[in-house]
Amino acid sequence: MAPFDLSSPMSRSFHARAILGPKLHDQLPNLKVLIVGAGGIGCELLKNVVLAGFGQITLLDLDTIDLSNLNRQFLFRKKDVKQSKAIVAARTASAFNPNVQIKPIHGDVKDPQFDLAWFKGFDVVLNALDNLDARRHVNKMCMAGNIPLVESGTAGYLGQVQPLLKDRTECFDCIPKPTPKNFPVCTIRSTPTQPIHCIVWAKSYLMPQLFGEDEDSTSELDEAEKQGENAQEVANLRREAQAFKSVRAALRSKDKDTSSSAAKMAFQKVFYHDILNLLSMEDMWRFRDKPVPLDFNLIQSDQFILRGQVTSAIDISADSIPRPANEVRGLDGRPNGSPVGSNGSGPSSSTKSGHGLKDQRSLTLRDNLALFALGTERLAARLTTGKEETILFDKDDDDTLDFVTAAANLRSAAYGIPGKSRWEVKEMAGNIIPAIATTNAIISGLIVLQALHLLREAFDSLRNVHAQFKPSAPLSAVKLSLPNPRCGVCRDAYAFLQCDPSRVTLAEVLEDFDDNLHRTLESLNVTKGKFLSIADEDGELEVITLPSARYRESNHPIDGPPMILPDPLPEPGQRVKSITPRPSTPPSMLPRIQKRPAPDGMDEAQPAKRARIAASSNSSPRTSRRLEEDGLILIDGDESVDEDIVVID
Ligand SMILES: Nc1ncnc2c1ncn2[C@@H]1O[C@H](COP(=O)(O)OP(=O)(O)OP(=O)(O)O)[C@@H](O)[C@H]1O
Ligand SMILES: [Zn+2]
Repeated sequence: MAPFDLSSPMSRSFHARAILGPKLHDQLPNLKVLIVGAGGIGCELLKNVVLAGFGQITLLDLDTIDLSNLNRQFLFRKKDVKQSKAIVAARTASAFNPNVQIKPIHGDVKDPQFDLAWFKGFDVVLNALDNLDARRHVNKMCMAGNIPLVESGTAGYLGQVQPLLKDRTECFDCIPKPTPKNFPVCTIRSTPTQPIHCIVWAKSYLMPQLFGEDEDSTSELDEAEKQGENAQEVANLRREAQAFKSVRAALRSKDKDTSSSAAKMAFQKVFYHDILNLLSMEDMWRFRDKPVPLDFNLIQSDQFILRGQVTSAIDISADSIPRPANEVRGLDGRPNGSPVGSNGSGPSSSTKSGHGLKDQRSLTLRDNLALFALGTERLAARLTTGKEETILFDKDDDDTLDFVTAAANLRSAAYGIPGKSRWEVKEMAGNIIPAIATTNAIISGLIVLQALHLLREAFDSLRNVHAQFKPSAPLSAVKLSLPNPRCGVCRDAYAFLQCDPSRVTLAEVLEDFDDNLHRTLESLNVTKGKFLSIADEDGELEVITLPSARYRESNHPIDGPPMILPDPLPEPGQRVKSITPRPSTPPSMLPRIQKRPAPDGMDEAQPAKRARIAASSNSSPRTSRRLEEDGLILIDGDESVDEDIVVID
């Protein structure tokens, strides 16, 4: 029998056909599937989708291949490093099945070109993403377009697959998510007690202050003051922030003498003067151990004495740092992998790029000083050569990792907190949970299963599936729940609004609104790919959300009417007032698939009677948060448009 005879056991699709049944199997070559993300899950998933027989696959990823991806992203080889993930993955996987077409796109799924009309071109969307923002965006697009979506995520041994379909299941945004753990400003900025506090300080405060955009931290400190943090301390932090200006200038100076002393200047500011300054606030140290200002020259010449020990004897890995008697603080409960026993021979071996044991050695105080100077110089050189205007922490950027490691360890030393190896800092600062290829493979198989249920409309078979660290029950499958009636994403009615946003005014869209609403949609930021949400006066009806799109230029004359309203206009349903949703999924343990809180009803605590319109780019977390937390924002007269949400009274 010829191999292309589908009934032949020799045929490549014989088994798939037997499992899926001829009806579904015959559909697959014509189905259009979008895979978003070509990372750990995405590579496995693409392979599965190709082998299952899907014929038209679009693969989208914004990133390029990193060396550290190769251990699990098996469609990539070393020669592919720095190339587009989507393009390389598509090329590799095409060879698995000559009958499929894989279209790679190197781009951000949030780009406006991928608007609702584009999404509507797919029969099913499979997410293989690693961040909430992009997940929410795809969720909203799929809800707006009524496109079946399978969401997924893994974290170490844990994994989750969630099929989503408008009106049938919860959407990704139906269920509240636990608030992420964060630290009070003053703990990070003045009174750290754990290695993680120093790492967060180095990564999220010092690094942006020196190498990030020149922005003041006033609002952060205002907020801290509002939260009731010590006013004197906050005032001190304001002064400290002010003093960064000259260090920033030196780091960017083209003058050789200034730039060569910039690292030392930065050191002296943050590890000497700022600490002295803090010590002058005596009240602060009544019940705490005082930090010790660090002396650049003395550390460099091995003469610095820290809590009774000279520099060369100080190995600042966990527990080896001299600390006040009877003190048990400082350990963060994590196992410390740093082998003790560095000889203070400078940072040369530990600053080399790459991974492995070198990264795991502990560093002496002098090592850290040298690493700090080196990291700072390298980063400053990147700024002065004009290659980059700002540099932010990236765990895969060796210069930033060196800088953060050294800065965190120096601060730890000053505060009597154990230090961490470069490896540990990478793990902690990058919030890395080691990715496990097997989990990705299991989850990717489950994604395809759920996608097939969605495609053959076997809704009773749909399940939320969790891979869990439980040998007796490695997988748990939970039936799906109905949408949260108060969800601000999937309970909205959506209708397609074709228009020229530079010409259409809100008043034209909503005839019965006040006549001061003659702003164009464009000026309200409702452009292609954005959404216009309309809520009724009393909040009794569901919100109507209009995803806006430009005309197809070819078929619409420039002087034609500036918009074509959808016909028929959608009917908003009655808004349901019950509050508690019943989650179908247990609160997820996966940080990658956490959910945002369900939006608070717009029908509560609103000022009397008014109609509201929210124009929003559908995706930014800020948008969602603002919509949820603030309800809808009012704008009257000339009030400027706040980023991407506007609400009109
Ligand atoms: N907005 C987006 N548009 C397109 N692709 C995205 C977007 N956000 C994330 N991705 C892609 O999703 C993929 C997620 O894969 P994964 O979690 O394996 O991440 P990774 O960056 O490859 O690995 P790691 O984070 O573990 O180093 C990445 O390839 C990433 O580029
Ligand atoms: Zn929802």
